[in-house]
Amino acid sequence: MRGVSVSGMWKFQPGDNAEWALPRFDDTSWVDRRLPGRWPEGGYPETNQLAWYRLTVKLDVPTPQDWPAQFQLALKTGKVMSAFEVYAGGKLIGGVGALPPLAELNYDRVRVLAVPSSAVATDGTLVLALRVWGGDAGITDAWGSGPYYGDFILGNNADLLLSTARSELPGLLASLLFIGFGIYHTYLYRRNRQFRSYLWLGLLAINIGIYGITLNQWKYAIDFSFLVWKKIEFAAIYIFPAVVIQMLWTLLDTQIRQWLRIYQATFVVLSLAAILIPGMAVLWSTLPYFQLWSLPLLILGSVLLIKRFRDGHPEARTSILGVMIFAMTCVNDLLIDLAQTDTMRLMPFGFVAIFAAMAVSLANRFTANVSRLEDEVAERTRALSVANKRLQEMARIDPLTKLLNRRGFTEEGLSEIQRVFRGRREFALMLLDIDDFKRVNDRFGHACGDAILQQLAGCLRGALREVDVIGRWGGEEFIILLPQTNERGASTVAANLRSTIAGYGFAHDGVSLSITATIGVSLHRKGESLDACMAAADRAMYAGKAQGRDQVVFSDSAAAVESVAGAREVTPPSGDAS
Ligand SMILES: Nc1nc2c(ncn2[C@@H]2O[C@H](COP(=O)(O)OP(=O)(O)OP(=O)(O)O)[C@@H](O)[C@H]2O)c(=O)[nH]1
Repeated sequence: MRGVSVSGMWKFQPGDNAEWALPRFDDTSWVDRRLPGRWPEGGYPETNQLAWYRLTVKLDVPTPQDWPAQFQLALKTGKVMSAFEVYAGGKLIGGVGALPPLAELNYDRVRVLAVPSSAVATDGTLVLALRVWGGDAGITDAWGSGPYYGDFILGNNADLLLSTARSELPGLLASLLFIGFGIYHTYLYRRNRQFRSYLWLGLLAINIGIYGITLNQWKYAIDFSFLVWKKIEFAAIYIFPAVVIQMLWTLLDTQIRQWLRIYQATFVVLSLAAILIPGMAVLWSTLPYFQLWSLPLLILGSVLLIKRFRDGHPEARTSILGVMIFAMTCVNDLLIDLAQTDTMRLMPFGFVAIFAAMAVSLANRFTANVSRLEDEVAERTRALSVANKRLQEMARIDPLTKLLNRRGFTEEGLSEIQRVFRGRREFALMLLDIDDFKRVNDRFGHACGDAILQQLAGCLRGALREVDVIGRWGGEEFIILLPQTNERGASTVAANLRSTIAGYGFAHDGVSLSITATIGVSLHRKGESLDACMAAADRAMYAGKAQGRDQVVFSDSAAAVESVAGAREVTPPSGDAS
């Protein structure tokens, strides 16, 4: 048995009389009243008054004896604004809230109440009656009281309970999903503080989730009083615009001006007031004003969105759709409360629309951010590898002369030795040291010394072949590797170098100078290491210094094979103002 609907024409009578619950009472003179319904003229209990609704039903299955095994008849009520009692066959079978003298407001609750078999007459007739309290002026003025929403169904108790629980399940799951999604996004923000929009989207989702739970019948599984649930519901609605402002303005990269901050703060205050001010009066007395007060946000949000959309802001397009849907649901719900139209409340769908739009916008932003980051990383990697190469170069080059430094030369020298070893070729090594360079520095200054070193580097480069490797070994000492050069060749090159340097016109700051250099030459022997070859050249160079400078000395003989006649005293270097 799926249950039969008992929505439809009931009989209505203001006032209160215990007799009205009884099946035998004649209600033909009562007013017809469609249940459930909202705000019909004269169809609901007055402020602080009681009123009754009655319905006589003829059941399909005539007597309890004919009911199937384990069949327990029950009535599922829709939502009734204000507290009420339900009678079946003249017996009280339950209700919601407390009626006077303990009058207590209680609505938005669906109940499944068991109907005892004794309530059904032998001919299958069942008389149902609702005794409803009108509540105080706040509720009757703002909302009206009485049955207003949902189904009124008679059927199997277990089936009705199950179908009620089941029909409320999607809403519950959606709400929990929103809360979970929201918590996850606030957690994402905690992990990466750059993504501020995640925080606000997360809070927006939690906000919507909490609101969703307050609308769901499953909330009664938690034993909060009706008042507490109502306060949570209103606090969630009232804070919503404040969170939307934060989310939308952050998403559209727009600064929140001071006046907007104040406007935003009013919603926070309203939300706090809903929770902190005792009683319910603050809730229904502020709701219409809240709805009106939210309208500027719709206009402001729309203007901002259109502006950003025109600027080509990527997130504006997606957000615009959500806000438009939300705006339409707001207008719909406003009409329900102000003009008392009998349409469905759509705000929950509006919440979902705005949230979905923001989530899509954020996903777009995230994707754009990731690809931008990837481009940035690629660009930086490129720059880094260029810098790295330069750094490696710099570590091999002497900054003053731009020749290879000791490290660079050693590396080149080693690879040259390997080449020579493979090709069985010979090479020569020369160590060239400027004579009496200290005196150049002492007399003409360090800057002049530096200039001489630079010019000598140029001079060497000009005098040698492309394949010859030149390095600055340190201080005023230069090293030269001559590939594929035998003793004869080395002798010619060294003699040529010595005379070129001696005749070279060095100049600095208007002063021309001449200098000489002593060159030690070593011919690489098969199997010899670079170090050994250099040590031999070094010894030869020192021998040349000892023999009076300005000469070439070969390591083999350690004797001058070529020297300037008379080995003149080259010190001091001559310097003339030019
Ligand atoms: N201006 C300048 N001077 C340098 C640089 N490196 C080394 N020197 C100078 O070169 C001079 C080398 O002096 P010494 O080692 O006494 O050799 P020297 O005066 O050339 O004498 P001999 O080699 O014996 O002919 C020192 O005065 C160092 O300060 C440099 O990069 N720039």
